[in-house]
Amino acid sequence: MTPDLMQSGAERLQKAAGLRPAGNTESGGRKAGFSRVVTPGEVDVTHGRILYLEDVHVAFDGFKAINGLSLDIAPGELRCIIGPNGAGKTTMMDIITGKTRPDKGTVFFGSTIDLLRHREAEIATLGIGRKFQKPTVFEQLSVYENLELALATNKRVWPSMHFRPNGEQRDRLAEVITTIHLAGHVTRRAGELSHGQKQWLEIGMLLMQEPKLLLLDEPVAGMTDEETERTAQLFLTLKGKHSLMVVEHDMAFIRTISEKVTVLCDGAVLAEGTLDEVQADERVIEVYLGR
Ligand SMILES: Nc1ncnc2c1ncn2[C@@H]1O[C@H](COP(=O)(O)OP(=O)(O)OP(=O)(O)O)[C@@H](O)[C@H]1O
Repeated sequence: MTPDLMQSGAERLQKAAGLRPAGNTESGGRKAGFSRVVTPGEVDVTHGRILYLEDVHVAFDGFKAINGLSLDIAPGELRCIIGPNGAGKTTMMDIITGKTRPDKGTVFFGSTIDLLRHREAEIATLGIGRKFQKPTVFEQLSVYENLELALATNKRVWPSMHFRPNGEQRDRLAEVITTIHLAGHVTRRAGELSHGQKQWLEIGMLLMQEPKLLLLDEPVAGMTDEETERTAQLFLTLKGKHSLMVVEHDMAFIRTISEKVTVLCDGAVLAEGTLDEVQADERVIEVYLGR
């Protein structure tokens, strides 16, 4: 299911039910009420990389936003990306998801899927899920209905509003509900949830689509300390089953979840290593941590 199909489905549903998605519509101006749809597919990770970028360049009106960026992520890895404002973190995610086309470089999903040969809508079907900063859920629907909707989208079964999950799908729904810490809230309207709970719900909606790689942009911004802690637990649960790329500024959160941290600056990797290693790096202190 492509984002375009998802959008048309979401629009049909909204029209039928008089619903309006809440939150932003940063995903390329599409109006679908939740983050991009992904469909599971075969991704060849036999070479130990689920994502591979090499010498990627993008300039906007002559300004080099991405300037020789190379990095790779292992299957099941939870990679944190940090860096000062304007370092190119969002642009990097835009390139991976096909929203921005680089001027030069290599971008592979697994060892066989050349993402630069695919359009944004196609990339979304390959198993790459992206979560934007603000939660975007159908506030008028219950937690369960939001997840059901994401499942319906994934399973290409959107004939009407009368989709009913089968036994296996109900098991999957139950599993995701537990994973995202919303077991006690399934019948609540999404609009009644706290900010953190909405974020988890949207992550759950992505999980219903079984992504191989999740790109998460500042997931704990605006969360309480307790929500942040629970989000850390959630990500640690997801690690291994999924690969995660997390852009975040909250260093305490990063310390809880990270193994390897990549520091971006001026559109390229400035440093990479454990959080302790990058925090001790003079160049990182100068451009980011020492601010
Ligand atoms: N479409 C665009 N047109 C022109 N300049 C752009 C465009 N997109 C990004 N830029 C510029 O490219 C640079 C990198 O931006 P980007 O948003 O990727 O940085 P970032 O690391 O995500 O920053 P932040 O932490 O503030 O979100 C910035 O200087 C930004 O102004």
